[in-house]
Amino acid sequence: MRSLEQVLADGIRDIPDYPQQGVVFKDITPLLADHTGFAQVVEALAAAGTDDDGNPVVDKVVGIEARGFILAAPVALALGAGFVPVRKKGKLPAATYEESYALEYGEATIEVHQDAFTPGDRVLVIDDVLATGGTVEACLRLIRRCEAEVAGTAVLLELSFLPGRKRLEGEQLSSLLTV
Ligand SMILES: O=P(O)(O)OC[C@H]1O[C@H](OP(=O)(O)OP(=O)(O)O)[C@H](O)[C@@H]1O
Ligand SMILES: Nc1ncnc2[nH]cnc12
Repeated sequence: MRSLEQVLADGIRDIPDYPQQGVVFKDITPLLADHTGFAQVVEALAAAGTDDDGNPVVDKVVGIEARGFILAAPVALALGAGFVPVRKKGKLPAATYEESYALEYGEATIEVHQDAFTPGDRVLVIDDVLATGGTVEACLRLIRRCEAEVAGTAVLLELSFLPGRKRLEGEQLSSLLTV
């Protein structure tokens, strides 16, 4: 079996100047197409939702649209937890809470259904990339507005030249790879 480091090195590629000049886009599609690598990554992300003995300790796993969905849904199944989608504005059909934020390349608003959690639910947030941290920060605000408890956040890739980790100081944050 390849190491996780090797899987990540093989599966994440740089696309310069996408979606705009000066941004180096981290493309995870090669990783997703690698069946065994994808499985290793899901297992590694799911570890953020377990205790020291490997037992699951979360009730819900949140995935952030769109790339976060791809990773969070299998993590939820691996942990025996429910999956909750946090979506871009205008996509969820029932009553929502919404939060706006800035990204490396623009602005966005995300929403969650107001009844997505049972108060006190322990929630693990999963996303692909942590850049400025705006997306995850907004997502944590949504979860807390629902009176659920943030158990932690796990991302595939953290961009250390951007202030994501600093912005999430005090939060439980794990990343499989930091560049
Ligand atoms: O830390 P931040 O600066 O907030 O950036 C990270 C976010 O940016 C990307 O999402 P994007 O909105 O581009 O959407 P996508 O998943 O739909 O491609 C990525 O999937 C993260 O959610
Ligand atoms: N450089 C980047 N590559 C991929 N996803 C991102 N989300 C925010 N910044 C990103």
